[in-house]
Formats: sequence, structure tokens, C-alpha cells
Amino acid sequence: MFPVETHELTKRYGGHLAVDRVSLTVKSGEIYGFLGPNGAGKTTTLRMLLGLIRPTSGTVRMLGREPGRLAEIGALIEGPAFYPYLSGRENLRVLARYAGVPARRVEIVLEMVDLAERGKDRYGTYSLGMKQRLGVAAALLKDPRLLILDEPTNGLDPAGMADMRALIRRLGAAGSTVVISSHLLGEVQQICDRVGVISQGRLITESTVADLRGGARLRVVADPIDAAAARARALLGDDRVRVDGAGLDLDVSHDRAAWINAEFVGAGIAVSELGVRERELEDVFLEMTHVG
Ligand SMILES: Nc1ncnc2c1ncn2[C@@H]1O[C@H](COP(=O)(O)OP(=O)(O)OP(=O)(O)O)[C@@H](O)[C@H]1O
Repeated sequence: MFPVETHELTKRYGGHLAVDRVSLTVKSGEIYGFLGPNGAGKTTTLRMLLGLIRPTSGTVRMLGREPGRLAEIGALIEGPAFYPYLSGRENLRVLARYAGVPARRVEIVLEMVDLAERGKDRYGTYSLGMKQRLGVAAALLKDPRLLILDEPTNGLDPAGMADMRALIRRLGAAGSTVVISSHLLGEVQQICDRVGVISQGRLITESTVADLRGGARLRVVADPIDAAAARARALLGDDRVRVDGAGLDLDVSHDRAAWINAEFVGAGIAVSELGVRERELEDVFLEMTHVG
């Protein structure tokens, strides 16, 4: 059983298809990034996962069950409503009481989100990053196995983002399954095990960050470049060699670098640079979500 499983999940608003036959799977214990540009359908999908809106068609299984108000699932979606004149701690206590959670759990979650020191301060005085972390604390009150966070870093400054990233990593390390949505690739690249990429309502791909990048490639700067390209094509095949300026991009594992070097030198080609070149997720993402 997977913590999250959807099959052909679809949501239509009038004539507009906001989510189009999305089938995704989140595995136990992973941090899953749900990635896509604004308006791609992330929030709509997450709302269906949580049972906040009904799918037009398709199915959702959350921890093996129908979506709904499950105690094992914590969520931060569209900013929680806190009272500005109450402290962070008092706000959590109100929520804890409603949820039937003992007050001592409030102290634990404040600690988890690094707000224990500021728990006595009014919510209204919190920075956006602190507000978001308090939102995560609220989602953690029931000690959920699965946490769903909609754009948890949205609007945060770099320090606030780093704090949120650290928090999500800690949650992942503690064994929680976490789904975060984001339109920021850098964020997802740094903390997620796997990603699902959504564009215009459709899930374009689902894979590990490493696979999405297509693995590392070798970058070789050699002279003469034409001879180097010909040699590389003979060794690797045409489709694994690309000439880029004074260098070659070779679609070959980096542990073959010494072999390539020896082959080039043997053929009288001077190699002045040999290194690993990683494709940035950003490039991959732009390629995939490019509309045209
Ligand atoms: N209640 C609604 N009624 C009509 N259209 C809606 C409704 N909610 C969302 N949409 C539309 O569905 C599409 C997907 O919206 P959604 O909010 O899920 O995207 P998103 O990926 O979460 O983007 P963002 O990051 O901007 O929130 C958008 O075109 C949006 O305008």
C-alpha cells in the first residue's frame, strides 16, 4: 500500500480542465515534490487528495482509504487561520483542544518547527517564515504519518526558505512521508527524493530527481575538436556525442572518464579539460513544460 495513490484523477471547472487524468504514487517515507508552474493544477490536486473537493472522475487512495478527515494525515493548504492577537502557543492550544490532542503535544511541535522560544509571542508579530512554520506545527499536532504541504516556501525570503527546507528534511529523516508542492525547482531539487511534474493539469513525469536530470554527463574540452568528436562517435555512437563550443558533451558515465582520456590521447588529441556536467533540473523542467 502506498501512502498516496491516484488513478486518472480529473477535475473540471465548467469547461476548464484543471486536473487531467493524473495518476501518481507517493511511496512510504519519501519526500515527494509536486512540481509545476502557477496554475498547473497542484492545489486542485492536493485538495482532492485531502477530500476538500470532489474529483470529477478518477480515484484517490490515501493510506489505503478514501480521502477525508484522517487523523494520520496532516496538511498545510492555503495558509491556516490563526488568531493574530493570540500567541503561537495559544493558537496551537486552541487547535489541540479541538482535535483532542493533549497540550503537551503543543510543546513538542513548537520544538520541532523551532518556535519554542517565540511561542509566547503574538502570531501577528511573526515573520512570514514563522507563520508558515506555525502552520506546519499545526499540521503536526496529531502526529501524522503523512504530511501534505502546499507551497510551504511560497513568499519566504532565502533564510525563511532555508529554515523550511531544514524542517522538511528533519521530518523526512524522522520517517514521515511528506508531499510538498512547489513552483520553485531549486527547492524541490534540494530536498525531495522524487518528483511529479504537472503542467496544464497533466502529470508529465514522475521520477527521482537524479533520473529527471538524466544523470551526469562528461564534458571534455579537446583539440582538435573535430577529431575528438569523430573519435568519440566511433567509441560511443553518434547519438551520445554533442559538440558544444570547444568541448564535447558525452552521454557516458563519469567512471569512463579515464578510458575516454586514454583513447583521445592515444589518437593524438590533446585533452585540456575533463569533468562531470550535470543537467540542471531547471533546464529539464523548461524542456518538459514548454508549451508548443
Ligand atoms: N474553484 C475554481 N473554479 C474555477 N477554476 C478554478 C478553481 N480553482 C482552480 N481553478 C483553475 O484551475 C487551474 C489550476 O489551479 P490550481 O490552483 O490547482 O493551480 P496551482 O498549480 O496550484 O497553481 P498556484 O500555484 O497558482 O496555486 C487554474 O487555471 C485555476 O484558475
